[in-house]
Amino acid sequence: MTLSEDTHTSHGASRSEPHASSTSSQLSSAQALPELKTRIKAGLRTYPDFPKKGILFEDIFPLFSSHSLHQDLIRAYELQILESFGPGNTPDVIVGLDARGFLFGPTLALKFGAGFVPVRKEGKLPGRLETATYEKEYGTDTFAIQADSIQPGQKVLIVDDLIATGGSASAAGTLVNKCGGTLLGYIFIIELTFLGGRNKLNAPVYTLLESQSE
Ligand SMILES: O=P(O)(O)OC[C@H]1O[C@H](OP(=O)(O)OP(=O)(O)O)[C@H](O)[C@@H]1O
Ligand SMILES: Nc1ncnc2[nH]cnc12
Repeated sequence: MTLSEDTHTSHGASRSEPHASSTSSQLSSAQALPELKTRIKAGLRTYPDFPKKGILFEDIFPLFSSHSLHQDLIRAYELQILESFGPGNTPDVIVGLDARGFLFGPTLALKFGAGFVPVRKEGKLPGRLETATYEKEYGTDTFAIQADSIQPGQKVLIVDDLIATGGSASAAGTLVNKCGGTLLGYIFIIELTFLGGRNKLNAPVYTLLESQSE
């Protein structure tokens, strides 16, 4: 067993019980979202001092190793997007951030009849690019987007798993603007509220869960 396996903590309830996602899909959004969020929160794991000392790492992968939690996550995102932007104002394009935004961005694009566009780490995309360098909670990176992947005026929603300092999301917003997209907003699973990352963003921010603790 590795040190991180040994020291991990779960956010709450048992992770092994199967969930009845179909029950939630029959409920209205107002009823279903809190129930979905509770299950998602219980499915997350935290690891102290990863990838660096002092960082409490929020691991979202248990949400994908369970079929029912994966369904819950996609349904929660769907309901949150509809509630936040309204059924008449859904995105034309979902932009997902490298790498964890790629896990659910394409699925959400299919749900909303939208396109999916990746924002990738530097050196991975061919063609004419827009780029932006940024700082995040545990390092510095450069993001790139293919310059012609968004048409001017298209409504864009940026999706990622987590907002910490907001550096990654802010850089992605800059890239969408450089391409001429209209940024509807951002949506995340978790917000590390103590870092105040949403204050860096110039469009509405929605999150399924908040983590207050440092
Ligand atoms: O708000 P910030 O301080 O910018 O941090 C948030 C970003 O950090 C993580 O990605 P990471 O760059 O670690 O890449 P990964 O998805 O490849 O693990 C996370 O998935 C966000 O994209
Ligand atoms: N604390 C954290 N946990 C998981 N991903 C992160 N990305 C930036 N900060 C993070």
